[in-house]
Amino acid sequence: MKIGFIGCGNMGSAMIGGILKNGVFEKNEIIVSNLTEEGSRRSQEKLGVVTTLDNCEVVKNANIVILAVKPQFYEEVIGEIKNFLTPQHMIVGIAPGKTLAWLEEKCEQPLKVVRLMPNTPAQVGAGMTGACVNDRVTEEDLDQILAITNSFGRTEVVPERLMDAVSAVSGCSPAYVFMFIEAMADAAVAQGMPRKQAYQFAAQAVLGSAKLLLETGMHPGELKDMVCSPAGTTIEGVRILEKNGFRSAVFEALQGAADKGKKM
Ligand SMILES: NC(=O)C1=CN([C@@H]2O[C@H](COP(=O)(O)OP(=O)(O)OC[C@H]3O[C@@H](n4cnc5c(N)ncnc54)[C@H](OP(=O)(O)O)[C@@H]3O)[C@@H](O)[C@H]2O)C=CC1
Ligand SMILES: O=C(O)[C@@H]1CCC=N1
Repeated sequence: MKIGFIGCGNMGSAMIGGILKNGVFEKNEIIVSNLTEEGSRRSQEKLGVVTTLDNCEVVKNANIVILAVKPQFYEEVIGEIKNFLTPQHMIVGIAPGKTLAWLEEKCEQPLKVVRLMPNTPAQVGAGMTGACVNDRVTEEDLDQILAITNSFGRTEVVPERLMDAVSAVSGCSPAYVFMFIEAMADAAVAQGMPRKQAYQFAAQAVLGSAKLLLETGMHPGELKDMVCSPAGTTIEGVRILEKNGFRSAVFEALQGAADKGKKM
């Protein structure tokens, strides 16, 4: 086995989905551990990878070990596995607030350490991942990490000081985007549109807007202005959003998420 996941819930399974789809690793090269038998069965049935309930088995069988448990379990899990870690291992944290230095300190030995902040759109190959590494990680190691993260979307290598910003702007933001889509769909339902259709319209509008911005490279303000006809319908909505503090609410939410990450 070449890559291991300790924990295989929402994020772990999304990452493995991309890795398998793009052939970065074969099923028999991936080992995952779950906490429960039910979780282990789910990983086996859904992904067809090698499964175990023993976290140490993951470390014994894989050089790249991704810690895909919730942040509050990081310390406990590292305590279990640290005696099986070697200088050949790359330990990969994906939790907010768990810094390269913290991970290395808890592992109690000099190690190759990677921090990733992926997001759930990885499930459909449209993820965005921020990555940073410590100085033991070689160019070749980083290429291997990027092959993994690029298999489920795009990746940017950033200085570690930006990881809390990454966490807010792409790790957490899918939740806020889904709230926005839900709210837009509710409004369309209020106007008489069937709910299922309302989700299609709202989601496709968000997808298309993101694609337009990424593909044209235009400023979001300019793209917004292209939609707003003088004395038209859109600018009326813009006025109401501004009156209700839309931008400020988004700003505060991301600031809060980033600040929370710094405290974790
Ligand atoms: N969800 C997201 O959008 C994002 C999450 N992250 C980070 O990813 C990490 C995982 O989050 P997420 O996938 O959402 O969480 P989930 O709750 O979906 O999955 C957690 C997984 O950890 C397993 N687990 C719990 N305790 C242990 C243990 N002691 N040993 C082995 N496995 C254990 C669970 O097993 P079982 O299946 O048996 O219950 C489960 O598979 C977190 O650190 C989070 O901050 C990062 C970016 C985005
Ligand atoms: O809510 C969280 O803490 C995790 C990290 C980014 C997305 N989910």
